[in-house]
Amino acid sequence: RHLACKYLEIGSDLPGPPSAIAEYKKTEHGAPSADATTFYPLDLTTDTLALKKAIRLLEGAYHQLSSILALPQHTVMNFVLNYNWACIGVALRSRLADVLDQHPEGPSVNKLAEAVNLDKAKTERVLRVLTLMSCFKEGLSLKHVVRNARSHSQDISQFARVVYETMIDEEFSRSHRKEGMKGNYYELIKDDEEKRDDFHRAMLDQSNMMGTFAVLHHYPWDDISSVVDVGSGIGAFSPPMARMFPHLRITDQDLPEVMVRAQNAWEKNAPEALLDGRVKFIPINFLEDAPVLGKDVYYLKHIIHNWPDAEATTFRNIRKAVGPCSRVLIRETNGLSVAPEPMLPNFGAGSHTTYQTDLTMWFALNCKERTLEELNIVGQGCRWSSTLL
Ligand SMILES: C[S@@+](CC[C@H](N)C(=O)[O-])C[C@H]1O[C@@H](n2cnc3c(N)ncnc32)[C@H](O)[C@@H]1O
Repeated sequence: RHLACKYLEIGSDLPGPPSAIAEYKKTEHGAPSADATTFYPLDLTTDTLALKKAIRLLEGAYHQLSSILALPQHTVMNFVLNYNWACIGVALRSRLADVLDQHPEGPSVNKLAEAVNLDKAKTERVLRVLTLMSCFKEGLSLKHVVRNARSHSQDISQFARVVYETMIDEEFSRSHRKEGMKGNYYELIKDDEEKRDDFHRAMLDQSNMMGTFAVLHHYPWDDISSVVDVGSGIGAFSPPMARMFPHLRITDQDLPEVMVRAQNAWEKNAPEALLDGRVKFIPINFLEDAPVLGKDVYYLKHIIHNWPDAEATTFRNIRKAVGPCSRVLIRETNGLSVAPEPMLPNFGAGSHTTYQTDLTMWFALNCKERTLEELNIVGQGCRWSSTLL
């Protein structure tokens, strides 16, 4: 209790978003608001780093405390008895959330099951689990369903199911990747327009969740004039940057098909930057070509983790583009800080997303999230000199 209070105090100091305690008092059932936008700022450029740190401490602390009190079997069974992904899969595939959205008053389970053509008793069981985990609130729907929950529950779980086989049998690993799963996740979604659309939109959804915009507050953008977003996707990072720093000339670079999607997304999300001509979209295959030449910053967000060490050295192409004062900024999913006593040094369950994302990269692409040292090795292979910020 003492730890929890301490950490909630940290939450209450946060600038911008309402404090955890104040938010908690507002809720009727002591459960968090089902609508994520009431807690998270609508303005995506707000620095959510402090909030993310408070959540990491809370999640780490409550898991650590309960595992001290509980029998070890209890902890292990909690870990294994986890079909949340399957339940989310049911909600997504049956479009339950869409029906809930059309009935803000909250339909009965019977009405809901009828609307999505599913068995009532079974629907109730699935919803019970999702409500327990705060994915749905009784009577309300979760508006902000993270799109890549679908890819995890439907596609990446296929790879995860056979992870042991791939670890004990190299031949299985190869044939599984070659035939059963069409190689890797990107190959799996290659010919599926809906899944590719989901993937790129999921990158947008994830950005705020992962504290991506913190760098907008912690790098001296005022001192530079040009940025290349290498592997930009449809614009998970650069539109908020364009809004916050109107002096920056931004170049988004990604595969040709993605650039078309990116222009459509910018038209919707940041049309003013397009009108000013501050943003350029230049297709690239970065495995073969260098990005545009001589810009101040080359920003790579969640790019290197898609490539095994041997292939990551292709990023040495960036070396051909940089000028004498250029910087390469890399954003990946890894935690560099050490938790305070008495927590586990790696924040325990507070680092859930980091370590699970590492497994996602393994299962889906045979790659990994790298530690700082491992990133430095990639950097050396690319002949970058590195400085930790
Ligand atoms: C994990 S996403 C990250 C997107 C974006 N940076 C973000 O953080 O939201 C990886 C991106 O790399 C792009 N990509 C993959 N292979 C590429 C290649 N050979 N050349 C250019 N872009 C590529 C993909 O299209 C995708 O948008």
